[in-house]
Amino acid sequence: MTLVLATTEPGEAEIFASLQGEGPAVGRPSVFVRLSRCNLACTWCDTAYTWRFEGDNRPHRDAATFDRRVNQVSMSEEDAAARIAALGPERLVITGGEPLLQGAALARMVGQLPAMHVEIETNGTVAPHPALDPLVHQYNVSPKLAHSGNPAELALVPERLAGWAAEPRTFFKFVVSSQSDLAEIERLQSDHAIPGERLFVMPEGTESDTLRARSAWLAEAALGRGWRFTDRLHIHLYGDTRGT
Ligand SMILES: C[S@@+](CC[C@H](N)C(=O)[O-])C[C@H]1O[C@@H](n2cnc3c(N)ncnc32)[C@H](O)[C@@H]1O
Ligand SMILES: Nc1nc2[nH]cc(C(=O)O)c2c(=O)[nH]1
Ligand code: SF4
Ligand SMILES: [Mg+2]
Repeated sequence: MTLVLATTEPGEAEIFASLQGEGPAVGRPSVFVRLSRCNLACTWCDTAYTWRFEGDNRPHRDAATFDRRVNQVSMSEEDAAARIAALGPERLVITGGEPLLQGAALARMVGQLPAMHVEIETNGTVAPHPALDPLVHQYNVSPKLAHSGNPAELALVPERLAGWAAEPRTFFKFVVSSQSDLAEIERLQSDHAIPGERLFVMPEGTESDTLRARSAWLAEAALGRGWRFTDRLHIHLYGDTRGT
């Protein structure tokens, strides 16, 4: 069996060491593994190359220039585990694309690792595979609001959101572009009784200047509502670069 991974360049699987740039574990040295494919198509997705491959025709802003051929690579779970273990940090962040689409293969990969803290970055639409779930320490769930351009019936499934809200390993991380997104988060928080302690807001942006401009009012909004705020440290450190 194999995992389908994203690539940093043709044929090179996106497995790398970096500081966790977002959420409750920000600043912690971690190994990242980025999987290919997604079931959503956010207009502002910073890793759209994970779902831009031959055979996938979802619309995207870079449709005219994007090379679809070079963005995925298959690897055995065993080889992926060996690459992860060799990098050093004892924390693993599994992201994508949407990693929970490959839950069974991920369970086999994590099962071959030495003991590590395992975080999953997910859009929250897919239930964790029963073999993977016991191996996970933290879920960073990022439900997609209306400004993401996804149909709400795909992006915000009430039963799934209720499941995540009831799961103590979950931290919600809402991407925010404008002040009008805040009412949607308030509604979701109240519908699912999400404690502020487990609710992060994060500015949308792939450039430091954009993040700073949005952080100015978003940090205030978080303070006023008892929410947590996270910047995107990796963008400030490395820009919008694959494998960082
Ligand atoms: C690329 S996604 C992969 C995991 C999963 N598909 C998801 O959306 O959570 C990783 C994180 O980056 C966030 N993200 C993607 N593009 C972004 C952007 N332009 N600005 C801010 N956050 C972004 C997502 O919301 C998610 O929290
Ligand atoms: N350094 C760093 N931190 C991250 N936290 C979440 C990321 C992601 O793309 O899921 C990410 C990423 O791509 N890089
Ligand atoms: S759900 Fe995540 S990977 Fe998928 S398009 Fe949205 S931000 Fe990108
Ligand atoms: Mg990222």
